[in-house]
Amino acid sequence: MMVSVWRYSHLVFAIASSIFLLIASVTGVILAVEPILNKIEPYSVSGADELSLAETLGHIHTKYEEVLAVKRDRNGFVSATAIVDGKNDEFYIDPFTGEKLGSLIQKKPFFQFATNLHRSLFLKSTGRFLIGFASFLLILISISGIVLIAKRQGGYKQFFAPVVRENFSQYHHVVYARWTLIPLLVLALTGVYLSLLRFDVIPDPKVSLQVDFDSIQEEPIREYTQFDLFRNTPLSELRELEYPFSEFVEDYYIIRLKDREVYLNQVTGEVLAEEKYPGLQVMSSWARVLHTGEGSIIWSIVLGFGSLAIPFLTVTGFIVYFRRPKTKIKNAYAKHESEYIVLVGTEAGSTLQFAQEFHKQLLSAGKKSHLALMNQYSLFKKMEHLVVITATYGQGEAPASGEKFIQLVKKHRQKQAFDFSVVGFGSTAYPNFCQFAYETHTALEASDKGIALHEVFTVNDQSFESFNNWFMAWSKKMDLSIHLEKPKLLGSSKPASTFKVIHKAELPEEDTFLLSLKNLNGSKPVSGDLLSVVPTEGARERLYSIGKVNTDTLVISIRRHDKGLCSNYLHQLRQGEKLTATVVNNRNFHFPKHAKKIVFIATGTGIGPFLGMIQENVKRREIHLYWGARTKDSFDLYKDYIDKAIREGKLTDFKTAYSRQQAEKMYVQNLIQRDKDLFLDVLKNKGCIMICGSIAMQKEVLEELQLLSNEYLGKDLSHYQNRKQIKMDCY
Ligand SMILES: Cc1cc2nc3c(=O)[nH]c(=O)nc-3n(C[C@H](O)[C@H](O)[C@H](O)COP(=O)(O)O)c2cc1C
Repeated sequence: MMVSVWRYSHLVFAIASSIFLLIASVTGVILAVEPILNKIEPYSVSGADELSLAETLGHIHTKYEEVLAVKRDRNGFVSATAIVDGKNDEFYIDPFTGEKLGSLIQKKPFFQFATNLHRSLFLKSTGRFLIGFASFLLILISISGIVLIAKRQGGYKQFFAPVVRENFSQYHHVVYARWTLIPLLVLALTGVYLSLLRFDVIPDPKVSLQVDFDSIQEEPIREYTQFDLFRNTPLSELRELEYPFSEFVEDYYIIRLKDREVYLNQVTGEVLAEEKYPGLQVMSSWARVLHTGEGSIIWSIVLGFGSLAIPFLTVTGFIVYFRRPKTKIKNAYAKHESEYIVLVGTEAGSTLQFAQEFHKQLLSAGKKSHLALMNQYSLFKKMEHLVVITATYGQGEAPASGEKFIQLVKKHRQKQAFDFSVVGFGSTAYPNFCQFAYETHTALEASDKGIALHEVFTVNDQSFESFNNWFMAWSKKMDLSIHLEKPKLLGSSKPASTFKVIHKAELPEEDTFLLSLKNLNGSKPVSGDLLSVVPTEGARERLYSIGKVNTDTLVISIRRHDKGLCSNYLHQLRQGEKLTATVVNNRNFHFPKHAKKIVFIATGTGIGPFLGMIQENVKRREIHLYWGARTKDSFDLYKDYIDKAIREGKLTDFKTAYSRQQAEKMYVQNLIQRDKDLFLDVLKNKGCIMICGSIAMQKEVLEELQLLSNEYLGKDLSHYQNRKQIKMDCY
């Protein structure tokens, strides 16, 4: 079923029940405290559960003139109802001595208030119904939530695999939902059960024992302590024992044990009647215990956290939903009259923003453009140019609005020839980067009339800059002179910081340079974060990976391009000059906190963030740095940093692959097979491999790692990627 249906249901159920669930959860947290407070009262006597009923009753009788009943509650506290100084009293006792330990715990008014609100909102039957119905919706929310998490994680097997973090609300919503799923489902199921019980939809059958009074024996007379049942039943089995009303033989002991009810002749000790509790009664009793946590501190705490999760999940869930870009599409031209068809595959809506901006620019250039979802692929009579912009979901699968696309391409054969471009939106944090875009491309290529304008173009992490690069190349091919504007939702909301240039090292023959910057104010970046630089007003931003080499100095490594506006702008900065730029958090590419062995793989300026990370290695963990460049000279720029790190024991070794140094070309990916033992060790033992540099290198490196992983570890590489053992930041 389509993800959007599950997501829509999840949302509708949550909206419908949110108020009631919030009340039930807040009161639920309070009520989870009550059984804990009760349980820690000092009325439990160690070892008492092993006493027999005969021993217990014997001890009680030595203390009180007349005993009417003895009970053992779920906390294991034993109480007696007895006549004391001529008055009827009920109190906790020590089963070893019969001694009074204290008065019965009275429900505090605060808990009584919370109980009434929790059960019925003070609205009697109407309130009970509303709360019961909200519990039912909570079951549906939990089920749809399970499906959504499985879809997001790429299958039920990956249910508990690490969650890729996109933003606070999305990440914590998924993580907490997974941890509190069991208590939430138990609370919801038992809540519905107890409501149905209350409204008599589920019957609550009681045992009804029949005594044959004609056959009651008066002999042989035995002391109650000699009764078999009393001698053979431990106190732990008892719920309640009622003494005979009078001394007449027709009155008998009523004993409620954990699993059955028994009537016992008070003179002979013979069992007069006995019956196990019906299944439904046992179930109802379990439902109460599971719902209230009574008698168990641990389960009460679990339920408390379950209840606490409801407000948290409600708030984060609504934030996730309402922050989603809207996906309504309006068109000025119908599909059969448009020469440009722009199809979008989106799930959360951000890809649509890009597609809309693109479509808008086509319209303003006077082109007949029609924008639609991929699932709306059909015959487009006048289509000459098709642009498909699509995200990827799950484990390289289609987003909700593109699920039917490939089938539709096979079904609707266009009559006229058309060219097509596929732009994939994805994230390198996921195992199958832009996989669905590649499948889309293949499907279109296989259709008779489609001619690919270029290979799939990929955009990582919704980078406007990358998208614009594609757009410029595409518009040039189309001979269109148009410009894109950055979609509003993607605007950088972080405040800019000021940096002072403290050093510039340069390798003119390689066109690379290393800028050392001092952060004068604003955000505190860590190595792996990105520095967004906008060289002149209105120009496109450029992102550079940050290496933080000491507390207030960071470096960025830059390749200068002849016509590169930003690289030339940065290049002309002199020592002491100031630069305004924004730090972008790149959480998925930070130095791993726990891995014992780490491998860094970089090409060219991709070494930048690693220069900082090796400085962070104060615990001297094992770090191997693989670096690829054209010639040995390229290394001069970074030599001091690397030598120092090796001297200080912060870098274990540094291995290079120079492509133009020797006759035979050498690339970093070639070193992987050679050093396979190290790579296998890192993957097997929860180490981490970090890759930074060109996308082409990333692809080659991943292929090599995939081979190793299949051949020696019997696992797909995605297994390690899902566990965040492979981190990438390539461009
Ligand atoms: C649950 C989930 C799974 C994803 N799986 C992949 C994936 O397998 N490959 C990939 O390249 N990107 C993946 N992504 C990243 C999205 O494709 C990317 O964030 C995209 O820009 C989202 O576009 P949308 O907002 O239009 O849906 C995934 C994102 C999410 C939330």
